[in-house]
Amino acid sequence: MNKMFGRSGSAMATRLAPRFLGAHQSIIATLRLQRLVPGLLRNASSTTSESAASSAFEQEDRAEDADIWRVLVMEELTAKRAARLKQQQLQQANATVTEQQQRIRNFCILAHVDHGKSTLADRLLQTTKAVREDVLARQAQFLDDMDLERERGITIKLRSARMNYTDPRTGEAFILNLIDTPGHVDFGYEVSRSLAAVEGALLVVDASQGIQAQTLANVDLALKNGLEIIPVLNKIDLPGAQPEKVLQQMVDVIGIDPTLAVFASAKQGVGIDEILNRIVDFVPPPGGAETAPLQALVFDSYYDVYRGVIALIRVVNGKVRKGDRIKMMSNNKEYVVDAVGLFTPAQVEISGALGTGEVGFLSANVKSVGDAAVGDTMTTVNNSASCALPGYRKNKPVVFASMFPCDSSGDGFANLQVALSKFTLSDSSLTFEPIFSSALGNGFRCGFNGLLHMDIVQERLDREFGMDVLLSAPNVVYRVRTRSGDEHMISNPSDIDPAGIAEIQEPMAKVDIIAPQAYQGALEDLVRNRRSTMIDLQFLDGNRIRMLYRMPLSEIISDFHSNVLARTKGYGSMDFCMDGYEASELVRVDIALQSSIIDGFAFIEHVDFAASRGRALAQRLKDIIPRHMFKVAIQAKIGAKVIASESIAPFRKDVTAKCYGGDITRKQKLLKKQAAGKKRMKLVGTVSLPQEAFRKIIASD
Ligand SMILES: Nc1nc2c(ncn2[C@@H]2O[C@H](COP(=O)(O)OP(=O)(O)OP(=O)(O)O)[C@@H](O)[C@H]2O)c(=O)[nH]1
Repeated sequence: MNKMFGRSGSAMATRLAPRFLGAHQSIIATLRLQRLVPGLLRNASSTTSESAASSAFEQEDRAEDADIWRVLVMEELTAKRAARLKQQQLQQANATVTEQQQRIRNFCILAHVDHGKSTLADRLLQTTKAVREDVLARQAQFLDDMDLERERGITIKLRSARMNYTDPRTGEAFILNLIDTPGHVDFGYEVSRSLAAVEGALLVVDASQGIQAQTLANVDLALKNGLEIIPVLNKIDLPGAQPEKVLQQMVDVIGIDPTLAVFASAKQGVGIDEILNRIVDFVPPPGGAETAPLQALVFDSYYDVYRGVIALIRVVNGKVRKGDRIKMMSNNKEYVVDAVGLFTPAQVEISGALGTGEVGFLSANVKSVGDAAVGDTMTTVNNSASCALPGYRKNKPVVFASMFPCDSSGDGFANLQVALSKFTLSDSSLTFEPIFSSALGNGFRCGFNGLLHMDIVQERLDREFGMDVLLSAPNVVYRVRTRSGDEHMISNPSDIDPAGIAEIQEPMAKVDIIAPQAYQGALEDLVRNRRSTMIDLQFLDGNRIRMLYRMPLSEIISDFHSNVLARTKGYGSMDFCMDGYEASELVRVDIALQSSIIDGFAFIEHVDFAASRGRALAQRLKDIIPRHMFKVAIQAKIGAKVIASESIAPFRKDVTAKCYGGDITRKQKLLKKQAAGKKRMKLVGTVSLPQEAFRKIIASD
């Protein structure tokens, strides 16, 4: 009876599938029907089931029927899409696409932070034997090779890797070019760069967490770039994983095509073959004409001490090889190519050409990364392309802070300048220009993508260049209209002269928060104090909500993200995008130490919150600034008006007091320890300030 029932269920599904397929494109119904079919089967079974003892079998059958049904529908939809795509590919092939191009698939991996991109990349490298298993066993998250990436478990720089893959179904050989991308909101710039170089994206979603704010942002970017999206429901090995439910969410919220979805566990290697098959079947091969003049898109570049700038390129038309004379289309500077090659993922030089559709690297003795700028087009000097490829979003820093060397000797500033110049060779999203602060001396005004980026830059300067630097409180860029009618963009609060100003406008942002509904109250409480306006509230499923707000960017760059995480016990996620400028009643709050204003401490605040924030900050500084041998006076001021006043009593800390007797080595050890503690301290006038003091300026809670 069981078998009979199973077959009848399958037959019904087969009958239903074409009707359903003809009726709509969306997969929402696929999943709804998936739920409906077992129900239909259940009714049918009630007339035939004779005893309670058979119910266990029936349940098993129902599950089996639902599975068979799903497989049938999914297979049919998938096959239809594959056929359609083949057709398109054949048409393309008849036009310009070469046989070689037909075998290339360029794709990237998109995901919210920690959903498993790098782990999935490892599995793909392993399955395609691009990296030996023992190497991966020693070095998990192979593409995250920067020390900081490993320590923090995050991807900072994008990586590229080429894999050779033979489709086991057909025996056909393919070249798969993978670009791994960072997941954190601060590194969105890197994501946008990689999207311009590929045709498809694996959208990785943690099946135990579901869609997060950045999943939505990534999908948006991928759709704008016309990429084929393959959803990967990862971490299905976790006990809390609900891949079917998350897939339904993706259908409802994103309108994703679930026929392409793969249930996977990157950690355990489940679903990897299926993912590779999906890439081969659904990511379109690159277009472009090999006979056309060279057009190569620079999607990343970095500085190599031996070879100069290495440009990561995607050849869109034509081909390029060693010895070719090329020029950058933005500035017409000419170079001779001294090497082209592939990332296997090791950087391997090739003797032949990088052909149309290929992803690889090129070096041409370019001295500065600015001359091979991201987004630029390379072409050959003879037979040049008539126009450059459409550029993509140029990175614009959203957060600014002043950076000062802790070493206040003359060398400190010069060394920092050299370090920053070298640093930007590998991270062109950092901007810097020299400034002078009356309190903190010579330094640089730096632009970052966000607070995490700022943190990473500070840490890398320390590790890679031995630069101990102090950063002022970060702030956004204000648009200021003067009484004489001029407009200026001001990124340093100290440059705002209240006397001559008619209006200050601040950058606004749209914020997207996704969290379990249980935390709605806590989140509303958080945004209430941030001058926000609610745009929308959506219920994603039984227990998750999506909240959309508009608020000043300055309220987000501070500690907003960490507060969202804290108030949702880590279950919430957020993303934001810029949303123009808006006039606001803003004032500058100054902080004075020993009656001297410290320009690195100045911040811009709405008039309603300025006094309370100034007071809170003075109080916090009192707790952070170490005691000195003299009394330290702290004041918060708006213009000439003092709004808060605190003082730190004098104190002399003799750490060696306990070392009576003659133990000189112990005494030396303690003094060394104390000196290390003074690292990242800046002497301002006569007061030593720790980095922590500057950080506290941005915390609003
Ligand atoms: N249980 C389980 N854990 C996984 C799986 N895939 C990844 N992880 C774990 O999830 C964590 C994050 O994985 P990563 O691969 O670093 O995530 P990512 O998306 O690359 O993170 P970023 O580089 O920060 O954007 C790691 O601890 C992985 O071991 C999986 O399939 N199952």
